[in-house]
Amino acid sequence: MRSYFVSSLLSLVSVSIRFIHHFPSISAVYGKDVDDALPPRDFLTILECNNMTSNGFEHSVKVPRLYKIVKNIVQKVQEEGASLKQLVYENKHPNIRGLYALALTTLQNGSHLDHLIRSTRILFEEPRLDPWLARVLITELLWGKQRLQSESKPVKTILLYQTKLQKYLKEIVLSSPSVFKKVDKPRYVRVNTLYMSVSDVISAFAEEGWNILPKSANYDQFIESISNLTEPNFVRDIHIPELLIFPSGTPFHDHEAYNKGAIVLQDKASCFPAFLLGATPGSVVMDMCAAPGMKTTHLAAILQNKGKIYAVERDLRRYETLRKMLEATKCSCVESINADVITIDSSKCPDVEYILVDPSCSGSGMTDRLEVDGVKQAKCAPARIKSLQSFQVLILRHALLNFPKAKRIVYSTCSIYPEENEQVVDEVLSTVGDAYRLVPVGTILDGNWRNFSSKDYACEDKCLYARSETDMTNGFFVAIFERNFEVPLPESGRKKKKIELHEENKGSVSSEKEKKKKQKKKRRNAEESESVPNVDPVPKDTSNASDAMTVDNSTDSAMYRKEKKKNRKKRKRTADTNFTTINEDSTT
Ligand SMILES: C[S@@+](CC[C@H](N)C(=O)[O-])C[C@H]1O[C@@H](n2cnc3c(N)ncnc32)[C@H](O)[C@@H]1O
Repeated sequence: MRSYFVSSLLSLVSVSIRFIHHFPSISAVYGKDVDDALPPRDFLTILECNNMTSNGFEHSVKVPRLYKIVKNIVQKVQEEGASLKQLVYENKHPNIRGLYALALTTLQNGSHLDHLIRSTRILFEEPRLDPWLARVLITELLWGKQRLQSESKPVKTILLYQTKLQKYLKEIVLSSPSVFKKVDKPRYVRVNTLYMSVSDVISAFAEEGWNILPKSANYDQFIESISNLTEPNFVRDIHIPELLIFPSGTPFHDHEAYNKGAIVLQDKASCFPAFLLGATPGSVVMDMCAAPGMKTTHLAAILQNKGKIYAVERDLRRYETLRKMLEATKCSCVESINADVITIDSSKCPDVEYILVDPSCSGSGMTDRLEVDGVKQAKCAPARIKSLQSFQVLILRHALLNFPKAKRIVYSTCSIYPEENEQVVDEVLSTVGDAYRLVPVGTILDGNWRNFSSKDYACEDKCLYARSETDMTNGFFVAIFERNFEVPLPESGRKKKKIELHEENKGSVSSEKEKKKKQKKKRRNAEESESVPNVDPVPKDTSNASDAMTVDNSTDSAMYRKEKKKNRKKRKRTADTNFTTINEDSTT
């Protein structure tokens, strides 16, 4: 009995450690909003008691550079409230991913580190040990690579405490296992069919010892099978043919297929927009909010590089990430454009048939962002949601009204807030009359789906929600608009609409009844909605249209600029959480 208990305990700890080990990579693209994290008070108290400074002392054998850099970053984030992503970027270290992952994990485990440092008394007993470096090294030892290789004094000191640290870590896991509990999503792997066929990739995995399970008969069976997935089994997704599903946390970051761009680590929900857009090889597509490029690259694969994709991204840094991703995944049919899509003169690309609108959103559906260090993140402020909603309405309406040959438009967010989803769809639908209709996503998925938009809205249950609890994905929303060419496109009337949004940010659903319903719903949602950090705030104004596109001073862009100016102060305070890493488990 006792040995059973001990072995269960050890496996619990090892599972937790394994899970945490993968945590940073899962969230690397749109990493958690740790920039606002408060300095751990207990830790600072320890520092004060010891009269310690973080300048450390000269060691004969140097501490590995990566650890030193991470130490400086973590210290700056905690002491000065600096932006983690900015510091990581500025460093220009060749292993930017490793740097980010270690810094993020150190910050995320702040309270556990406090506990470990207190329990082991390491800083009291080793007063010359730099406390910030200690945190980084302990993190690497317990949650990172789980080993430290260096003959430097600080590393050797931490290793002396390894057994104690592991003992106290077990205590943490036992006393609050919930801290380590998260939605146990499986590992989604999208095959880049520009590189290799799905069957070739499946065969390659089989050669590595993986075993593909038989196809499930229906969605319930499928969810059952992916919930219980264990090595060496994997499955092919029931909806997205190029998506493979592996046990949660399966490491792929060092896998050859991943490094050469043959597979992309992309959450299933984030694969829906490109899949549901329904573009075929030869189509002309516009991806209006493209970086880091998860959906653009998926679209290029669906098109098999035949046809054309305009991939528009306003933020220069994110645009550069997009470019790298396009290159790494061999997307040759994409013309990337660094511009504000609202300013794009649609007459320069009149043949666009399919449009993807995946705008900045609160990110409230991102399971990896729901908790940092076991603490629910602060609620996305209502003003922030309002501002996002205005922008989402603006950009979606721009897509619907300005591209005369567009036959299908997909709107998606990684948000679970109706304000960014049903309310946006309703608002835009109400201004396009019968020129567009919503395609019921349930029918496309052949009844094999559970979560849809709320019938309380004009869009009823025609749009898709992905929910982490039931679909084992990130939270996500997708609406499909289909053009009715028998009805002419209405005049955009953008000015009028935007003034409405600007003043009240209300939907323009005409009947009083619907308005009341919406308001009631809004109130309820404000009370109930999950707390989340702000994500994807204001991209920098780096409009720089490519040769193929020109900038026009439309009313929309004027309104947009006004809106931007109005919110500039607020936005300045918002940490830039748009960290992007190529090919990471994204989102959006
Ligand atoms: C949610 S992310 C898109 C994620 C992307 N679709 C993917 O799957 O990798 C939204 C992106 O839209 C960009 N963006 C926001 N406003 C824009 C605008 N007016 N024009 C072009 N891009 C914009 C943001 O900088 C951000 O990179």
